[in-house]
Amino acid sequence: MAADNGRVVFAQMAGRLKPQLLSALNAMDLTHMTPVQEKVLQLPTFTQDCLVQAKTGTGKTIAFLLPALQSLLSAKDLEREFVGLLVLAPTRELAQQIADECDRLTQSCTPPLECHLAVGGSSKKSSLSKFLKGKPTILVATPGRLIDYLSEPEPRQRLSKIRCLVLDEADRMLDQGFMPALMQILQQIPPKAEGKWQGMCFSATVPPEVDKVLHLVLDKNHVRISTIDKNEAPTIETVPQSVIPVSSVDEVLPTLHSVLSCAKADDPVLKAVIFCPTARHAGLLYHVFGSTGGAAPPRLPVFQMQSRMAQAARTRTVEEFKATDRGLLFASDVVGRGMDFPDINLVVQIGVPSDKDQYVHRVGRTGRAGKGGRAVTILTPEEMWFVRNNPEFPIENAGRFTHPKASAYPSAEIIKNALAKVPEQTRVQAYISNLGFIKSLMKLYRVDPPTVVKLGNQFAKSIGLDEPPPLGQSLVSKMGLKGVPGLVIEGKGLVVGSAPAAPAQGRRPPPRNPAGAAPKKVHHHAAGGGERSQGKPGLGPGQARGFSTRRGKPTGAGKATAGASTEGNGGQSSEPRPKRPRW
Ligand SMILES: Nc1ncnc2c1ncn2[C@@H]1O[C@H](COP(=O)(O)OP(=O)(O)OP(=O)(O)O)[C@@H](O)[C@H]1O
Repeated sequence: MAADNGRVVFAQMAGRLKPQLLSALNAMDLTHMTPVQEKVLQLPTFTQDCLVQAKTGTGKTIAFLLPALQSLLSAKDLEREFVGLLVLAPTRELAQQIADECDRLTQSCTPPLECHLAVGGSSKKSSLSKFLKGKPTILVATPGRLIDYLSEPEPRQRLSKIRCLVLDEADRMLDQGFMPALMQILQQIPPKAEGKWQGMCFSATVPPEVDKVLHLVLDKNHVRISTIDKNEAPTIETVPQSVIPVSSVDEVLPTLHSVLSCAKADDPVLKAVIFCPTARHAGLLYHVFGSTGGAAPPRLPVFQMQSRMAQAARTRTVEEFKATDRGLLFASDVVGRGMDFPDINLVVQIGVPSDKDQYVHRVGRTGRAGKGGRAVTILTPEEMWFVRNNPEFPIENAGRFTHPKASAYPSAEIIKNALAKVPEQTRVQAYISNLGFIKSLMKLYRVDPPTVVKLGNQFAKSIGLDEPPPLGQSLVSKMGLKGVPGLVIEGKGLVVGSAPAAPAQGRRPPPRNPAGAAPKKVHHHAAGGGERSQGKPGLGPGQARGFSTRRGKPTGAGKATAGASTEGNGGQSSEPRPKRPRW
């Protein structure tokens, strides 16, 4: 295949790709293939089952769409009112992004190839009615909403002639969290065994466990393609990675403040994503740095993106953060995979990711399409195991970080003042979610439940909660922390035991208990709302009902981020939950 500067040009595919696809690529200003696109397009047949691994931001979306679209366009017996290409993605935003890319690639097709979207959070009635009235040759879906579709005979019928099934973020779609949903879907579409459809799996990470379940979607003769050398780091090479170790959790937010202030001073067009361990934690930092606490460097818009937000706010935030040339996005893992926000130059991770693959995907939000960027992780001593356990990542220890002009940027004071302005309930929710997060990774932290509670209490103190907030007994049981010393139980008080409870300043030390004695509860006088802290789910602005355009794009304008309180809005997703609880 002829190459230009070592990279093959799409124009060389004339004859193998339809002129409509080539002209769309041209209109998109895409002239040269990325390595993964080159390898996939070199396959002898485009209908081959394949497992494809390539680094983040290297154009995998086009790598699966081009052969799939080519197959549809060249099929003589294509019935456009039946779904021929089904793409499954783990999040609504990623599904929308894939559908948008698909629309761009089919822009020159006449008659047009319709690409429909089936995702939770938008009105099922309206998208399903469009699906049934239209010619949905392509469907991009999240599993939960697709299962909804498949539960009705008419849409199920429209999915009975699938020619190609693509799993984007395949390792995620095939993990324990999504597996029950995927199995349900596979039972409702024609069986793979009959060889009726092609399977394609794409991801930047392919952990060995995936092998055990690949047979569900790929035949045994599938091709494996990887553009990543076995000895190479799985992260993108244009992104230097570093860790900033802090001496205690109290230093995390001041350090983050210093990092962001310095980065902004170096690069006024700073566009950063700050990943937090949980949705509530992201919500808290949005308040601290956004309009409530105002700790962000000047002239830097602040956004949040987390699973507890209403779908309309999520959609608007994605659109705005894609469009902006600068800003801070405080995010949970809802945008950890696949999302293509242009020109992000900094990724910061607060604490450890849920696993090493998630680290790769988070880092991969920068350095996309050959661009530069950098990734920084801020870890407490208790979290440094992540770096030790994963030597394959080229993470440089940057040492403690303080602002070179510390007197002009008193980060600790700025954060303290900002935290004081954040509603207590937001901080309490962040404490609860943090506790649940540490508990879920207890084995990796190598700590026992009392230490989990101790770390949680230290976190509470670091966000300005002088005493550990009281928790409802049922929540504590759900977390598997019943009777653990150091917790405060609503209506009952502090659980005391032989194990260490966090020394909280300004609080009476718990009465001593003889070593080895069973924990007992003492009445805790501070009033508080363990139940209250869990928050009542409420409808955010424009949630679900505000959708009326194609694919659930919101009709309402307005800034999604400024001041919009989107906390406590969980439970509106029809997507399956990962196994790990969503704290
Ligand atoms: N041939 C190409 N030339 C230049 N840019 C491209 C090319 N193909 C894709 N891109 C652009 O590269 C960016 C990343 O592409 P894409 O989102 O498909 O990456 P990905 O490999 O799927 O990443 P992730 O693993 O994070 O999901 C997009 O903005 C896309 O438009």
